[in-house]
Amino acid sequence: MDTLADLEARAARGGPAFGADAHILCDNLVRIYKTEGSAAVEVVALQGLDLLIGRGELVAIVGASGSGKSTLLNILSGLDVPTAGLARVAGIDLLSMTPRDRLRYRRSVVGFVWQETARNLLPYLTARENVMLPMRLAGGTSRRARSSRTDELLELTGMADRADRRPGEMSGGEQQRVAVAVALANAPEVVLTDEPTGELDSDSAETVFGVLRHANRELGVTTVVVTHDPMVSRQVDRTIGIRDGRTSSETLRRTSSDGRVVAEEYAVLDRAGRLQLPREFIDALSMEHRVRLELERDHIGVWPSATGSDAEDADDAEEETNE
Ligand SMILES: Nc1ncnc2c1ncn2[C@@H]1O[C@H](COP(=O)(O)OP(=O)(O)OP(=O)(O)O)[C@@H](O)[C@H]1O
Repeated sequence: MDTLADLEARAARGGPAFGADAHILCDNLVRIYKTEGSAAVEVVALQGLDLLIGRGELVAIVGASGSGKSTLLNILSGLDVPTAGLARVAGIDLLSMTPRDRLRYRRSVVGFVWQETARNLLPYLTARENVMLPMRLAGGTSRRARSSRTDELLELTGMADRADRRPGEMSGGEQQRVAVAVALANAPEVVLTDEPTGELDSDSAETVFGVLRHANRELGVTTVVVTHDPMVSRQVDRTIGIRDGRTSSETLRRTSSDGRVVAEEYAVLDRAGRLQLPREFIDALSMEHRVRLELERDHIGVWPSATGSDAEDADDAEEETNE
């Protein structure tokens, strides 16, 4: 029988842990909301979600309403705590943070841009004062350093000539560009954005997303964009689809040798071997309850479970094999 030392030695030989070098890692993440009241109901918003995002990546997260995107983003931004599982961002375990760690995390490790422009900026401060504020709250920088970083960020987001305007004197797109500068103020490792282009017309949306992409490339900041906007999801290298609280699909884009952008969609296979078949595939073949799998040399076939005469044929085949 194996001793504890044998088991430990075998575990040590098992190679790097899941997502060891990921910048954002979610492993079997679960979030259950319990509603108050006489008929208490539990809503499972995330049900074992796995996610790996590398340092410096720009990814879009898409999914139907209610699939769990905002729940995921609230957890990654340190606003909410998961019920179970593992969530780690820039090496920080989000389940074991003290209130003090959480404050530091939200000030300096992650930056956010929300959909509602009013949530990103203080209305009575100018663009320049809004960008300076997070640096003043975090402390540890001189007035001169804060001022020169503010200039750089307003330049990077194309808002240098609006520096002295208050939010009410700017368009929605301009406010979101300033919001990107605010999110970047304390040089975060990760920027999280929830529908940053949701309230904008298509030209402004393109400009704001262009600023996020530029910041991602120039500063190497890992960027996650939750979006319903096809313009955004078409322009990132990786789009992650969430369905029913789990990552279900990924679309990878690459530029082919002749300069065309090629998009390939994959189903996500989780660590337990589970995958979600696309709803339209299931409906097209009226699959339900169970499917038949067959391992081929280079792929796995999935068939609807046999019914009626098919089932009888299958029973005959089984009987023959048993004889
Ligand atoms: N505070 C809460 N209390 C109870 N249930 C909640 C709460 N927040 C979210 N939910 C439920 O959790 C599930 C996931 O919600 P979530 O807001 O994460 O979805 P979403 O994908 O962001 O949707 P949308 O695209 O509409 O913003 C939904 O069923 C929602 O009703």
